[in-house]
Amino acid sequence: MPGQTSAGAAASASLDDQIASLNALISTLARTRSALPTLVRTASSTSSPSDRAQHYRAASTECQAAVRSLGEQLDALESVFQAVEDSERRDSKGIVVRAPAPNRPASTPATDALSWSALGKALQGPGAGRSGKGETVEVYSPLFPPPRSHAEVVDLTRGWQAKHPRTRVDVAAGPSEQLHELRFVARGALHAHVALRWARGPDGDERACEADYVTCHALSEDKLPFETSDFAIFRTLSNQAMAIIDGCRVKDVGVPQISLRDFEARREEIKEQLLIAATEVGFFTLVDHPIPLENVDAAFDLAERFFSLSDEVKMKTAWNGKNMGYEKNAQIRPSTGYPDPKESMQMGFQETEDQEKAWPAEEDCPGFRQDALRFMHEARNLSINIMELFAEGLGLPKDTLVEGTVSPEGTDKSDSMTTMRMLKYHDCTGKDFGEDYLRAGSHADFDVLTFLFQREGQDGLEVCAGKEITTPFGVGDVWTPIKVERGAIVINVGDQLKRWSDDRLKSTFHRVRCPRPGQNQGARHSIGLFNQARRDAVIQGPKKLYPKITGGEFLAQAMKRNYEAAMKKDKLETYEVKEETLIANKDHQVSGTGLEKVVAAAA
Ligand SMILES: O=C(O)CCC(=O)C(=O)O
Ligand SMILES: [Fe+2]
Repeated sequence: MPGQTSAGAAASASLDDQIASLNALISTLARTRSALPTLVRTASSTSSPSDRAQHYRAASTECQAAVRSLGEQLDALESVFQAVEDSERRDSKGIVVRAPAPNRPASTPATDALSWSALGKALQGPGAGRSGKGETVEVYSPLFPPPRSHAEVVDLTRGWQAKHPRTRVDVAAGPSEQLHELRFVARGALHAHVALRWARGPDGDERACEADYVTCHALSEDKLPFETSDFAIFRTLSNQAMAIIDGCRVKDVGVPQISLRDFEARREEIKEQLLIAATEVGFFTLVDHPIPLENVDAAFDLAERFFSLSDEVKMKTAWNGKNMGYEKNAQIRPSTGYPDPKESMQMGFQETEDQEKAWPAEEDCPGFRQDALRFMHEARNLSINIMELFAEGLGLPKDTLVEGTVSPEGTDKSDSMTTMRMLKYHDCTGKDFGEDYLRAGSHADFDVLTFLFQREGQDGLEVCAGKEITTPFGVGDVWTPIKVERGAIVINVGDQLKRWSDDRLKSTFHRVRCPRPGQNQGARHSIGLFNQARRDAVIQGPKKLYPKITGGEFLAQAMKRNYEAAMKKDKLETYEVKEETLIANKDHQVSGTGLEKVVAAAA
């Protein structure tokens, strides 16, 4: 690439001097302006002729000096213009290229790897979704309602054409009824191609809209070296292309998938991926983890075995107000005001009287306690690895989150608040729930890190990812479904880790939707490990953004907030809780993830 001219370089170097001389010029002009009226006043004054002559001489000397220096400085200005002119050059295409401003950090020299298409890819930002072909792509939700008719397509393209006059919009017919595609070509010496695709789901809902590609290429791409002007135009076009994409997406980056393959060797890489996922989305899935599939299947079998017991037997270990035990149709989310249609069994790591009473009797569910504990420890061991990476990534001592959540062996672990929860959402077959009925109302978890196991074919989990929640409980926001993938564990950051990270990591709202017509109406099973801060662990981020708070205090505050939100109707501006629901639920307490009905006398 041709270099900058030497005159241009000299001009850049002396730019400060030139600015100084311009400033001097301005002050001379000001002095001259004030000297002239003095001169005129002197000439017309009524004092004696000799005084008048003396004043006149003094004023005129000053005025002439000012005018002379004005002339010199105007001459000097010529060199400023010359320098500006020298700082430009024309490349072989006759296009004027400006020299870089002084003091600007040197740009990275172009290498072979920096091809147009590589630049195009770089412009797409960190890829976060996966295409059908397994490639990483960014996934967007359309901000505009995807057009449903030809007339709507015409309106949409006209609108964009008006907003981006240099952009040609080609509408390509989708490969199928469901898949639609818009292609843009930003015209210039280079072309920037952008293709947006979106699909409509089988039940008519609009699915992810993805920017398929953003590429910019010259008309003669094979001719190297590229001219500086090519890069300038490239940048303009790419910005324009990105503006189009930004204009039609909600910042929904999808839910990243992170592989734990070769964990030790890839520790640093995985740490970085975790940090990015937790910072941008708050949700991610883990694959290639050490928990064998058959162990997950066995845990689900165990849960099914437990849930198939009679209610009478299950209620022997009813929920005890401390996140242990069984409950059914009892947890009320403030966002919905009705109990989640589900049953659940919660199990803690404590070796206390409370937990002892919350384990089903051996004769009622043989092997349950032993098998559940094995799986709980297996899941927690994995969570320990992940929590260590998060602590390191956040600049906290490596053990901070692990020591903050795991009670020491050899104690009764009575300060442990971590819980594993087996969930079973009721079978919906033959029941007509309204369009927006939820199996789990929208909420953010209170804990540090949640590990959620799901079963294939039992979808429904949705996250409000990549977008700030705009209402206190995320009602009315845009939701991204997380399709269950066999072997993938869904992990999300909870409010405690958000605080421990000084708000660097996101605690993202999520919910479980009821199946829509045509979807699996059967029960949905899930198992979550909710890593919570120990009762006496002190939560504080490296920057001390918030005052210290213990795990116990944190939970009490969160419960109070949830309870008040659900119980005081006047605070519920964004969602409705019917009066009769409030009355019917006045005997409910708040649990780790919402409200629970007080079903047992246990405190
Ligand atoms: O069951 C699920 O998929 C999600 C459960 C959940 O978010 C919770 O219990 O906090
Ligand atoms: Fe949750």
